Parts: sequence; C-alpha cells; structure tokens
Amino acid sequence: MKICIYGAGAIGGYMGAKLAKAGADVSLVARGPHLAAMNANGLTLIEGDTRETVPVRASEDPADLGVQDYVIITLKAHSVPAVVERMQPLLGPDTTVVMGVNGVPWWYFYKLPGPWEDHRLPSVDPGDMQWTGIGPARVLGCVVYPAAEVAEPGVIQHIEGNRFSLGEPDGSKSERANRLSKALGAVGLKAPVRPAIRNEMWVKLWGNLSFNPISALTGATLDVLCTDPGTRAVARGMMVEAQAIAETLGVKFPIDVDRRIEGGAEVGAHKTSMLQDLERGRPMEIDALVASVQEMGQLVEVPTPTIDTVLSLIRLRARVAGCYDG
Ligand SMILES: NC(=O)C1=CN([C@@H]2O[C@H](COP(=O)(O)OP(=O)(O)OC[C@H]3O[C@@H](n4cnc5c(N)ncnc54)[C@H](OP(=O)(O)O)[C@@H]3O)[C@@H](O)[C@H]2O)C=CC1
Ligand SMILES: CC(C)(CO)C(=O)C(=O)O
Repeated sequence: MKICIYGAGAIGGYMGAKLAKAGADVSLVARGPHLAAMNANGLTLIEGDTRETVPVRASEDPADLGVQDYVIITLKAHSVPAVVERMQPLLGPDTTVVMGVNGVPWWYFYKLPGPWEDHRLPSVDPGDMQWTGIGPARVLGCVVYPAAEVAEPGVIQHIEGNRFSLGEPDGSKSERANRLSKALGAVGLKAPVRPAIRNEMWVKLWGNLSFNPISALTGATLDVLCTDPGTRAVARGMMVEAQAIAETLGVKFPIDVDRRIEGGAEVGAHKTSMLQDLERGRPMEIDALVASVQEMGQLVEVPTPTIDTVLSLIRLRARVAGCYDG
C-alpha cells in the first residue's frame, strides 16, 4: 500500500515518522530547510522520553513519487488550492485522498442528502480548484486530534494525542477506509472509521472557530480565554451560532457548548495554532476555521452576529500583521 503525505510538517511528519518506522511504503512531500534536513539526516520524532530517527523518502516534487493508493494531505487549509495541479502525478483512478486539515472541508456538501447536496464553498475552495482537481469522490474525511510541532528542521515534537478519525462523506464503511484504518492502527495510531464524520468535525470545529481567533486577538492561552467571563461568553456566542447552522444541516452534537469550553480550559496553558502562526508571522487559517462557518450561515439563513464580529477583527489583525491577504 503506497501512502504519500503531502505537507509533512508537524502533523504529517508525526504520521510519516510512525509509518516509516514501521516499514510502511510511505513518502513525504515537503519543502525548504525541513525537507533538506530530512533528506540529509532522516526524520526525527520526539515522543515522550523517546527520540528516534528514521530514513524517509521525501521530495518537493510529487512527480518523483508516482501514483499512490492514499494521499494524506496535512497542509494548512489555505495551502491546498495552490498545490492541486502539482499533486496530479500522485493521483490515479483508485487513489484515495484524505484531508487531514482543520476547519470546514471543501467537500462538505458532497453526498449530503438534502437541498444543499454538492454545494461548493468558495471560502475554502476558491474557483472550485479542489472539487475539480482532486474530486470529492476520492475523498475520505478525517478529523485530526494529535498536537505536534516542528521543533527544528527534520525534527517533530509530538505533544499529545494519536487519533485521526476517518469517515466516508456518505457514511459507508468502505474497504478503502477500513484498509487505511488498519494500516494506521498497525503503527500505533488510532484511526476509527466513523459513520457520521461531520458530527465529529463540528465538535472539533467548535473549538477552532472560537478559541483560535480569540486567542490570536488577545494573546491568551486556552486555560485563560476559556475561563475569563468575557472571552468565554464570546466563544460561547460563536459556538451557539455554529450549532444552529450545523443542526440545520442535520448534525447531531454529542456534547453541549459548555462541556466543549470546559474541555478547552482543561488543555491548559496552550497557545492555539492561530496565535502561534500570528506570533511567527505565518499565514493564518482564518478562512477554513471562521469565514467558512459564516458562509454556511448565510447559505442556511442562520444569523451569525458574533462570528461576523470576531471574523472582522481577526481578519484585520492578521492583515495588519501581514499574515492574511483575504
Ligand atoms: N500542529 C498541530 O498540533 C495540529 C494541526 N492541525 C491541523 O493540521 C493541518 C496541518 O497543520 P501542521 O502540521 O501544524 O502544519 P505545518 O505548517 O507544520 O505543516 C505543513 C507543512 O507543509 C509544508 N508545505 C506548505 N506548502 C507546501 C508545498 N507547496 N510543497 C511542499 N510542502 C509544503 C509546510 O512548509 P513551510 O513550513 O515551508 O510552509 C509545512 O512543513 C492544519 O490544518 C492544522 O490546523 C490539527 C490539529 C493539531
Ligand atoms: C484550539 C485547539 C487546541 C483545539 O480546538 C486547536 O486545535 C488549535 O490550536 O488549532
């Protein structure tokens, strides 16, 4: 089974190191000093007290790697449209593409029964580039739970978690999902196949939608922003609006908003990825995490006054910092 991880930074590097260590046929698409370090010295994974280095096959050019059974995309959401053309050599008629990316996925409405079936989302898929160039029939949904970072080029620091939930857009228990689930399970990751992946996606998105921009606007870590009465109320307002949108689309939430905020607080003094990106002057995932939910609200005619307010603030904050051009 040939697996290629496209955008093997923190999350893709973590998964790639686990697969490579177990002898899987895995290759990585990466770039810059991180790619150079992996090719020179191998990929190092620090997990708990263990530090292990494995040789990996890595390239910036997908044409070096050939047609794959699975392409697992672990780029930041805004980086995907630009690589669709470049990834074509990896895609054959039977290639499955797993979107290991936070936020509302571009394929969200594919095979979603109801009035919006096959609707496209310009906020995450401008010009339908992914819908046309990857194709929703190839896609296996994924919710990414581990936390990791690139500690230095070629070195991945695992922080916590090992679950990558998988799910077909139509909820079926497919052969392709089961095969990947087993392959990831065999290397020590958890990859359950879920019958309703969108439900799980929204629970994760609740946090990213609200905690990420609030942390970037305030500089506060999760423990602080989830317990300060003012920012907690803002997060709650955004989550309640998101819940109304999702429920209109048929989503069922297994927990309530307050439990989700408590879960955020329990993570502790953690800087969200959006705050980290702002501090490092890197592009921020504002469209996939926040603008996409506003767009869905407009589609299903659910008002989003709190999301609108926070979105306008975070957009301007990010533009001023040179981290966003939307
Ligand atoms: N890190 C985490 O703890 C978590 C992340 N996620 C989500 O997972 C996704 C991936 O995040 P993360 O792993 O942190 O991101 P990273 O930025 O660490 O990884 C993406 C990698 O892709 C590389 N890349 C970008 N464009 C290209 C290109 N054109 N060709 C080759 N390589 C490229 C980047 O290089 P460069 O650095 O040069 O841009 C980077 O090394 C995001 O959606 C994120 O929100 C979800 C849960 C937790
Ligand atoms: C906020 C958090 C920890 C969970 O919602 C996250 O996923 C992120 O930092 O991007």
